[in-house]
Amino acid sequence: MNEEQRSLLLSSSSRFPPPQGVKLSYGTAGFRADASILQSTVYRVGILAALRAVNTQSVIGLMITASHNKVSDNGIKVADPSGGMLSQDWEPFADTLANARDPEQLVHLIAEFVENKKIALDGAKSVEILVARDTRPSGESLVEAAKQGISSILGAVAHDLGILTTPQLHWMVRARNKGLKVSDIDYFKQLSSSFRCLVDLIPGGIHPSDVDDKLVVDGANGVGGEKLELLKTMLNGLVIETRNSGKGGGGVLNEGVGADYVQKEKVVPCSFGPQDVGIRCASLDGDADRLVYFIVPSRSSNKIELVDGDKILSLFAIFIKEQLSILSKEIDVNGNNDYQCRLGIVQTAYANGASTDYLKQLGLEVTFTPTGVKHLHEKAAEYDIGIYFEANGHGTILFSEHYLRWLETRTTVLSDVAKGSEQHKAALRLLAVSELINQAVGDALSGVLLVEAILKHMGWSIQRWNELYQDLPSRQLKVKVMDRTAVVTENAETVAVTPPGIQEATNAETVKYPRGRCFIRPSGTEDVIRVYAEASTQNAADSLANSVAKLVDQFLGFGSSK
Ligand SMILES: CC(=O)N[C@H]1[C@@H](OP(=O)(O)O)O[C@H](CO)[C@@H](O)[C@@H]1O
Ligand SMILES: [Mg+2]
Repeated sequence: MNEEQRSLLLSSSSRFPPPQGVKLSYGTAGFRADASILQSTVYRVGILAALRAVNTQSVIGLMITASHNKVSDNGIKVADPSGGMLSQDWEPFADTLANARDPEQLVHLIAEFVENKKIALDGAKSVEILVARDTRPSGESLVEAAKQGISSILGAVAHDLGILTTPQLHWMVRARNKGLKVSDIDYFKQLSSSFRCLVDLIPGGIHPSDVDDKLVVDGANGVGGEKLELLKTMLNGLVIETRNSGKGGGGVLNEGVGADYVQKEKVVPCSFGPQDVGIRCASLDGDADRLVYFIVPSRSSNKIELVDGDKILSLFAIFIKEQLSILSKEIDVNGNNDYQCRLGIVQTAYANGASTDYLKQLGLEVTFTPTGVKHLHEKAAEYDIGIYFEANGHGTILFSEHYLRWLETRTTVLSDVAKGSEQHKAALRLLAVSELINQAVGDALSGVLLVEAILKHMGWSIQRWNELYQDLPSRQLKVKVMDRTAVVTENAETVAVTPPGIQEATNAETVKYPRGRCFIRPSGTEDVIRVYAEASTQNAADSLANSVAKLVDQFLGFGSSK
């Protein structure tokens, strides 16, 4: 590292002292904490993003958000050149950087890292980092801290994109690295035109629906509601009413609203109620990367029927499978369909067991990864078409470059020899899905449009969709413990290997319940151990979760001696 670089880093880092007595970790989805202690972390992640940009000679993204957390929290995560999450082999460096105690140690760590990675910090080539934030009030000053970090690396230039959803930022990083234009309008244009394409390809036109054709969306009082208001002005054939759009000071971000609240509490969000019985409703989370649907079944209760990420995944899987099977019919016609698409489904242990059974019974290949989109995404990318979802509504469909090229060629051939045929339409639909659904990361806005297009295609109401299978009753609990890292898991988090004996004790509880399934794991975003239980009745799921939560407390709680 040259002297100019060293002194630049020393002087800027002295303006961002780290918080005392706090250990920060990159976690499941970047750093998250109370916004008041994040200045130094965000500044340092700015440095990391700049180093990553120099190292990859590509555009990198920085998103300032704490997603579904309370409004006083904030956070930061890095988007890699592909638009996906930061490469996991850089996470340990992110942790050490965030926890460096003073400017000297910080500069020493950076010098050591750039030498190991052979990153040339001479500023010879300029690199760009796209920075965006959600609607949290703390975002503005944190963006400034990020910019200070970025400009502390010679040659790195920050480009402030203002307020965006997390998936928009990821989408823009990906697009920029492909040499495309990136703005709100470019993103909305791609979504609305591919949506239109799918609707135009519906056999026999749009089916009349037996329910109100309106969709009502809860925007979590966050950025998603705001962006959806813009997007819907560009859509034809879809009526969307947005509530909790965060405008006019109506409500607080994520407070009694949003996908996380709706999924965990299973009650209507604020400003929804008896007037919505039977209507198709959806909820976004605070940074609009999660999506769940729900139905208000009765006027007399605030309980909802949740149509979660697993059901969205199932809907997508049915549609894709149908298009693939239409496309492969060609084999019989002219024998020259030279490629069998590998379709894969990726879930986590939190997926409802009934969804997994359903998907397997459709003949689909289902695999499991640990929690966190970074894991699911990586696995889904191994297939020609990989569909991944977390039960909480975060997911997308990935198309491999190889398969897309094949599909494009196929579509061209079909448009010459069989224009307007079923096969041709199926190929066009698959291409439209690949344009509509965000290829960088799970995206609630593009997810809404794909769900809506598929429901129209099928002629299904939300009730019909919800009846694909019936969820097994489940319960999720959190337990505060002394040290959550004491729990180490394997087999996609379904088996706790430490502390010794805890898995055996969990198994002994689980076998008492018909269709019982239960696992524990340390959260990557909160200081808790999560307990998930499933069983044939709600009482049984509650009771299993409660007994295992007690076990966790006995083994690891504040009163434990182990
Ligand atoms: C059970 C659960 O919902 N876990 C969430 C939560 O992770 P934890 O590591 O469980 O805290 O936040 C992640 C980031 O948003 C999300 O990817 C994940 O699904
Ligand atoms: Mg989110």
